[in-house]
Amino acid sequence: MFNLLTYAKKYRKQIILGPFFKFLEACFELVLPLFMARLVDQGIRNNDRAYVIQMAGWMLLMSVIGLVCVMICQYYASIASQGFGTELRNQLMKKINQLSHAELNSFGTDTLITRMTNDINQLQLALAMLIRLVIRAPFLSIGSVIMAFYINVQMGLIFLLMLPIFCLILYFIIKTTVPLYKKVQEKLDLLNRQISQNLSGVRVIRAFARKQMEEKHVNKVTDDLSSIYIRVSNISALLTPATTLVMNLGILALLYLGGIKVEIGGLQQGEVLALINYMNQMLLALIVVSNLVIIFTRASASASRVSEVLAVVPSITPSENSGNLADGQTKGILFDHVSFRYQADAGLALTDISLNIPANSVLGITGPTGGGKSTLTQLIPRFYDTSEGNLFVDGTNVRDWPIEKLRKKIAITPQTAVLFTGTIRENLQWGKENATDEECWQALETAQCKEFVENLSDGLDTKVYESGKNFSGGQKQRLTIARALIHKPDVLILDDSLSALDYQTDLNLRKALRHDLKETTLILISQRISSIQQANQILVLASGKQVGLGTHEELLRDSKDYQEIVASQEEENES
Ligand SMILES: Nc1ncnc2c1ncn2[C@@H]1O[C@H](COP(=O)(O)OP(=O)(O)OP(=O)(O)O)[C@@H](O)[C@H]1O
Repeated sequence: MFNLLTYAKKYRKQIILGPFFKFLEACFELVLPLFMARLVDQGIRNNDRAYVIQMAGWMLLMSVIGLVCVMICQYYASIASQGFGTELRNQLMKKINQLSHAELNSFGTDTLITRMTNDINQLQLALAMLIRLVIRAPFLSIGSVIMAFYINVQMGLIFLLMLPIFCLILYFIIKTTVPLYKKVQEKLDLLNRQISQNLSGVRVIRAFARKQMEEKHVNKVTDDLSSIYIRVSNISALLTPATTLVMNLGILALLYLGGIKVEIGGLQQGEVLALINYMNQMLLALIVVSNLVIIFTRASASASRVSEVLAVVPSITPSENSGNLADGQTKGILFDHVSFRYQADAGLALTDISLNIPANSVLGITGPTGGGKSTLTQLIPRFYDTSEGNLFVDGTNVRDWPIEKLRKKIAITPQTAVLFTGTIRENLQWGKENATDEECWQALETAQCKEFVENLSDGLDTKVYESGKNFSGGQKQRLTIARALIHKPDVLILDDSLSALDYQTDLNLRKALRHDLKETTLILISQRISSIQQANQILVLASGKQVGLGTHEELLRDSKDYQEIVASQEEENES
């Protein structure tokens, strides 16, 4: 856990000074009962008004200084813990952005969200507590015992006797609750996953009439969570009565033995009062220590979850040769005996693909579902690295391209159209920062959605709700295409992005793309032969293997797989 403190380096001053001020306050708190004892024993007892006022004045002064110290410490604790949380979140986000798709898949979105939010909150709280209480609480509990000995050694022995009993109670509570708190965290993870899945799939759940079933699942997780919470609360609730009982017994002993000592003149009344105060202080400090143990245990689980992500060495990194780009004479994309598997122990998703895509040409990719079409295109922007063989963009191996530079050349519209919450303009500006309205309208025109946006009362300022839920599938697809082509990329990959369009719009869009993006290499993935038959070459992929490559006419003549696909679509059209 403490290795994460490197992210709090900037707040070194607050982390050192915060506990120092709290320590000062604890010192004042520790000596206050002594002043009170003197006030009673020497001031009130002797009816010495001036002495009473003097002692009360000192006590007031110490309380005020203590208060100022507490405020300074709280201020430092807030600055340091909030700053630490922000830094950690930024670093985590940076790391997540560096992870390859395979690494992101291995974690899963839900747990990454929980780590960014709940886990970092726990760590922020732990740091705040570290600054505020980690010195103060043990100092006060040990200090109270020492002060008790300072007042009277025999009475101090009562404290020494009480201390192990308190510790035993705290040990029992901590030992039973800490594992339960860990379970709470696991259940919270599960609940987050269940809820986010249900919210994102709410339409499917309704369509399949699975509402009650899913409610049952969520209820089961929340019931489990609440039953653990109730168990933890029940056990924790024992803490106060048990410790208060022991404390009261201790106070009884103090009063009894103190009374006897006062009688025989070995102790003064004010000192007995001070001892009772110290007993209270010791107990409260120990309760704080037990809470600290729970907070730090939870934070340590959170720290290992956050560290786990931070420790991943991204597999997609620039090669040693990075930036050593080819002379620029060779243009286009070349797959040279490329094979790929998603996990080391999984089968090949692509097998021995060799393919040359000349610059500014159009490549169509088709084939049965699961054939490897999307996988192939995801290798070009280096979302994944090839397992065997090499892939070149403009004559340079993709591993040697600076990643940002490579990805800037390529625009990709994924199978599922993703829009972000904001306005249409903001979504388009994802493709090109500071794109002018004119550029936005031009992109919309090429993507065949200018008219539809013009008809919206707010035009480019129309709000886009979460994931673009206020647009139809076809509208979303065209908006994502507009976003992809707004910066006129060198390579534009449309992964089944025309599937929701009617035939006429599909045709118009392809014509516009060719007309407006003459210097762009276009890769069109489609199950619909009519969408790709004009391409310069068509690749047919089945089970990750290249089973056909050529023009529409060549494939019709030579490729059995292609002929079957065409025949099946003709049959479909006729029926
Ligand atoms: N993230 C992933 N992790 C593991 N395996 C994957 C992943 N994505 C795809 N696959 C597997 O790789 C193979 C090729 O999938 P891919 O998505 O490339 O096919 P596709 O031809 O694009 O299919 P479709 O036409 O249905 O979109 C499939 O067997 C699929 O199960």
